[in-house]
Amino acid sequence: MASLKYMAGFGNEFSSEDPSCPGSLPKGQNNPQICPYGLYAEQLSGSAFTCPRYNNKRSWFYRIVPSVLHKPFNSIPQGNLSYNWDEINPDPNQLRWLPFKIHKASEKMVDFVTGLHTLCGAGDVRSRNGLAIHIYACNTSMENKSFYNSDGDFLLVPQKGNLLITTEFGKMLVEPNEICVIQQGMHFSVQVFEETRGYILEIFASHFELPDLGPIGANGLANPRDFKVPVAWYENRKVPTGFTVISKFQGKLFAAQQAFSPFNVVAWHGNYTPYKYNLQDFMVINSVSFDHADPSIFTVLTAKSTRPGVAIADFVIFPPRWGVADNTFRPPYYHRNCMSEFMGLIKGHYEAKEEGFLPGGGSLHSIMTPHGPDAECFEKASKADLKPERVADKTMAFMFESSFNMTVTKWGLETCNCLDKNYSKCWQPLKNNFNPNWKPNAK
Ligand SMILES: O=C(O)Cc1cc(O)ccc1O
Ligand SMILES: [Fe+2]
Repeated sequence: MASLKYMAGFGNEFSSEDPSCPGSLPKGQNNPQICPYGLYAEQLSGSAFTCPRYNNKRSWFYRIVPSVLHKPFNSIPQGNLSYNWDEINPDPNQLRWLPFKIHKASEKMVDFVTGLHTLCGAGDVRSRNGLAIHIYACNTSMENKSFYNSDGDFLLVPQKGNLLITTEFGKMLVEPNEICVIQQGMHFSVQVFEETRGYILEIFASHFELPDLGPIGANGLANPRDFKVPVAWYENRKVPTGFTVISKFQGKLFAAQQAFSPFNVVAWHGNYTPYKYNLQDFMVINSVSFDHADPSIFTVLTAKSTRPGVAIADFVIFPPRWGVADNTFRPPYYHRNCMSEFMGLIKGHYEAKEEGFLPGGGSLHSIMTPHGPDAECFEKASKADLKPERVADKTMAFMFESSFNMTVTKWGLETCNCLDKNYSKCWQPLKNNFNPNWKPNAK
């Protein structure tokens, strides 16, 4: 793949012209009476017109024909995509999934859209508050087909296989260990090269932001300059057989036909864009004295709710780092949380569960459901020689942490057929080590 160009920065005011059409971006105004090259101007709003400046988001497209030039939308089947949280009873148990299955192309051709499976979620796409977690598993590229989400933003976490994503803003190649965000309303089409799988965090209310750094200072965690935004790229391609534009609207899929490619934006400017980020660029901060810090120190992106400090969802990673804390049980502590924790594994092993939690699988520890290291991890870490050591080398686990109380879909509990029925057994060997005769200075 010839290397693609990107612009750097998080939420900047970007401008980009396809190099074949210099001057295609109108100078000094958004709506000239006639746009350069005979293009149409079109605004994509990502926030209410009246939002305060710090979170007002919009971009301007200069495109060959406007998006409105399509035939009417009709309802289409939506496979395992669901926003019905009452399909099945809620389940407070600790849940773990073996790697989610991907069809072989020889069995069944599945593209990114037909390969969307909703695992869990909460809230409502109509009142626009909440989230959904989906698994994508596909083996075929979207041909003459694009998708946009009217309901919210997608954060994509590829686990297997590269995604070449064509968007109205240009192209992005997103590889496992990178993530990308495609925000509400942005048309995109996904090309894949093998059996491909990953995780999606969808939020309905707000957009993702970088977390505040507080006393950390001006630098660290995910630095704004490491976010990459595509450069303008267009095709003036007629599709007489019909190009299918799919909209996810109120949780349902609709398709409209048009006679041309929607990737017809010659130039654009604005601060409402898709973007990608390489998780290797994360600057890790952690305890260098004692005790296990809360995982919020590993937050890459946050989608804030209106309650101060409470996220609709945080995207948190557990990246390779040094463990140096003295006199400390270094793995995660046992805990019960007022937030829901969905975890996935991109590669390697997760420190609290060396066995059983596999790349491409997942786990859900719901609100107030107790969890923590498995018995094997407890035994090992309680006796470990506390030398400085690499933690999570060649590993990347992540967590979608949410203040919403999510329910699992029928697909997640039954149809996917990869729920690990033995998960809770990993804690059963935990022993009662209580010694009532213990003395403070005894060895
Ligand atoms: O449950 C988990 O494995 C995630 C997690 C990790 C950690 O280091 C502290 C708290 C927490 O929920
Ligand atoms: Fe946890």
